[in-house]
Amino acid sequence: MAEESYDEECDYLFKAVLIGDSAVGKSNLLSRFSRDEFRLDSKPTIGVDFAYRNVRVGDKTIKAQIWDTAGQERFRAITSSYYRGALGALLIYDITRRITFKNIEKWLSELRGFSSPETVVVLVGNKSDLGQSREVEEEEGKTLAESEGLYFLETSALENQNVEEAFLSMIGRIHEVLTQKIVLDNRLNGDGNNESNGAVVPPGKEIVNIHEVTATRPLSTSLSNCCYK
Ligand SMILES: Nc1nc2c(ncn2[C@@H]2O[C@H](COP(=O)(O)OP(=O)(O)OP(=O)(O)O)[C@@H](O)[C@H]2O)c(=O)[nH]1
Repeated sequence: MAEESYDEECDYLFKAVLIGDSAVGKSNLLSRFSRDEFRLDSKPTIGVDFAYRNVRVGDKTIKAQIWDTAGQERFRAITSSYYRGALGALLIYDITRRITFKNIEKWLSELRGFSSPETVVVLVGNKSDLGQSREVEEEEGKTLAESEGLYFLETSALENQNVEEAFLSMIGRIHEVLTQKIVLDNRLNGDGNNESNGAVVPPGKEIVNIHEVTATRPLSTSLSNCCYK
């Protein structure tokens, strides 16, 4: 990778990872976010894949580099380098398969073992379009997220529900951690009505409203366009 390269297209490059059991929808969430594509017949990921999308937070441009790997142990090769440098993670289960929710604790413990304590983690219950086959209630996801200090959303990669919200909220939070700017976000863990989401904004801190967090397409595939600060 062109680790030293720099251009004026972006102010920051963020790495984030997707984790969770096989077939929970990691690859489709990523293709929905990066290219607005979905595949019903997608094959299990072998090794590691990644995609980019440029995101605006306030007046800054962030190149979000999202890594996707196999949920199946036998297709995973490089655990420690997969997590290295990750500032955020989407921890994904399938609301129609309870086992994938039970395994969240295992994924979280692996993530915490390899990443920094500041890593922003969003718990995602995917396939919300399959409500009739639901095995995990939304409330259970919320409760787990609260007890582990995570953000939480249910998504559908198929119907494109909450996919932008999940990725953009994670990226907005990463920006907040790095810059100490407060990102006001009433879409995660909140009732959506409270503009400030109860956030206590310390004096002197700059505020970026979540509505200023927007992403642009098309997907940038050129590694030489990466920038590091
Ligand atoms: N109904 C529905 N199906 C989905 C959704 N997201 C993914 N799928 C389907 O679930 C299956 C697995 O999706 P993938 O995106 O390949 O899952 P993965 O987590 O990347 O799987 P691994 O690469 O094996 O780790 C595919 O058949 C997808 O079409 C969703 O939101 N709703």
